[in-house]
Amino acid sequence: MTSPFHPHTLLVVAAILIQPDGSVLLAQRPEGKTFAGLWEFPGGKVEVPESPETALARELHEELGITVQPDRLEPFTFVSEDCATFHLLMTLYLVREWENDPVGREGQTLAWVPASRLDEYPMPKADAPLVPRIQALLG
Ligand SMILES: Nc1nc2c([nH]c(=O)n2[C@@H]2O[C@H](COP(=O)(O)OP(=O)(O)OP(=O)(O)O)[C@@H](O)[C@H]2O)c(=O)[nH]1
Repeated sequence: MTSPFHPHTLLVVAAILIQPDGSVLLAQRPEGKTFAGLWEFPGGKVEVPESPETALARELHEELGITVQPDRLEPFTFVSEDCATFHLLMTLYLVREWENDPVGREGQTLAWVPASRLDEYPMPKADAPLVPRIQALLG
């Protein structure tokens, strides 16, 4: 049967963690990874047989040591971007509740950033449309 997806479409899930003061969490990709030094929203690839929500809960635990409830993740928006060797489809969720304080468990530097200052942090090209949407949401 023909897949409804392009064979090279990579499904990625990512979280916009929001503190009560409106700041959001960015993680800086460590040396040795593609896009090292750029800032991104924590998350990663969906693996078979995960749902996007369970994949994001797993990634947030692996990367940040936090626990989130998959059914409390709030769908926000997505980006669809041609990359060199694949097509990125990244769905983003708003996360306002989690257990434990986030720590960079994979060598990432973390930063809580007011929405108004997000454009000071260099991000992968696919993330550019997200900044004005988050600023519109959080003011
Ligand atoms: N988590 C996350 N990934 C992003 C963002 N923007 C963006 O282009 N990506 C891309 O989406 C993919 C995420 O998968 P990943 O985090 O598992 O990728 P990775 O390079 O760490 O791969 P690896 O875990 O296999 O080493 C990467 O190609 C990454 O560059 C973002 O804001 N957050």
